[in-house]
Amino acid sequence: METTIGQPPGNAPLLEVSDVTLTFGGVKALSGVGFAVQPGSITAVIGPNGAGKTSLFNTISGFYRPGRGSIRFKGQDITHTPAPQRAKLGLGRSFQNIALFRGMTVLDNIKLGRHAHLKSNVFDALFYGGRARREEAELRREIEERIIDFLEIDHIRHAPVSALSYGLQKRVEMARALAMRPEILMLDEPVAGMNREETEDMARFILDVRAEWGVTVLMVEHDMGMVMDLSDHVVVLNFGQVIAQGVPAVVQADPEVNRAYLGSGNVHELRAKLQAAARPAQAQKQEAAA
Ligand SMILES: Nc1ncnc2c1ncn2[C@@H]1O[C@H](COP(=O)(O)OP(=O)(O)OP(=O)(O)O)[C@@H](O)[C@H]1O
Repeated sequence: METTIGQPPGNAPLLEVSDVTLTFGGVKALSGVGFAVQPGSITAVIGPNGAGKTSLFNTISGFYRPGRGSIRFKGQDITHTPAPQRAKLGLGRSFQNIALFRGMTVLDNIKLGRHAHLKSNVFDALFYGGRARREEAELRREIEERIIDFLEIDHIRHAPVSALSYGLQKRVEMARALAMRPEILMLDEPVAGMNREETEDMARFILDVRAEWGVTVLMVEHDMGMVMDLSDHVVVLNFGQVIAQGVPAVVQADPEVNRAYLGSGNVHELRAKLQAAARPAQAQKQEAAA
């Protein structure tokens, strides 16, 4: 059947991962992984260290080719589509370990994200005439007026990335991913290594990206409080398999999820955070008032 690129019809998922298997030598990093990301949702992938989260992200964005299974985006099978082409279709991503050009300014790093969509050809760019110049001007305006304002990084636009705090670098990475005009923004551990304030800022930006830009979010994240607060749908991986998925309340109540974290040694932290997240708002208000 022929498929066309465009919005998914009706309530069709924006992204569909079906039965994906990925092997490195003898190691099965992913095994029969399947889940769907609904348009306009925030979906989180969680799991203990080595569960397969990064492998899954790399497979979705096209850096790894699955041995079995398929990935569909906006109804189109993209399993064999090269990574740059996927970015053009609307899959934008950030990386677990920041992948910015550290010697370049914030503005130049962000502009790199936008180049994937420029229509001018190489000769236009070389002679910098007509359409290339107009696109450059449009690009500059869009970056400066929307993304930089939105992410509150106006004061550092000309600063070299190497001079910025970790939290600000993460924000610049998000800006660069947004400059690709993604329909789905894939964030790999967006708050890893951040302090409380930076984490809260990033959580707000993620919610605003969805609300103000209409961008669907798929994230890998270890901060369980943030995952449970923000997500509409949570997918739990362990040893390369989906062991649970659903709304946060369903995942929190799943004994298999607790067992998976017990094996990783993170269970005390997880339990405390799950309990805090599950506590009725009323009880928290009473505590605050006391
Ligand atoms: N390039 C690779 N070559 C060989 N094995 C790999 C490679 N990448 C990942 N693996 C293996 O695949 C499995 C899943 O790793 P992956 O990095 O995807 O897990 P993760 O959930 O992202 O872990 P973490 O939370 O520590 O980042 C692990 O057993 C890992 O050792």
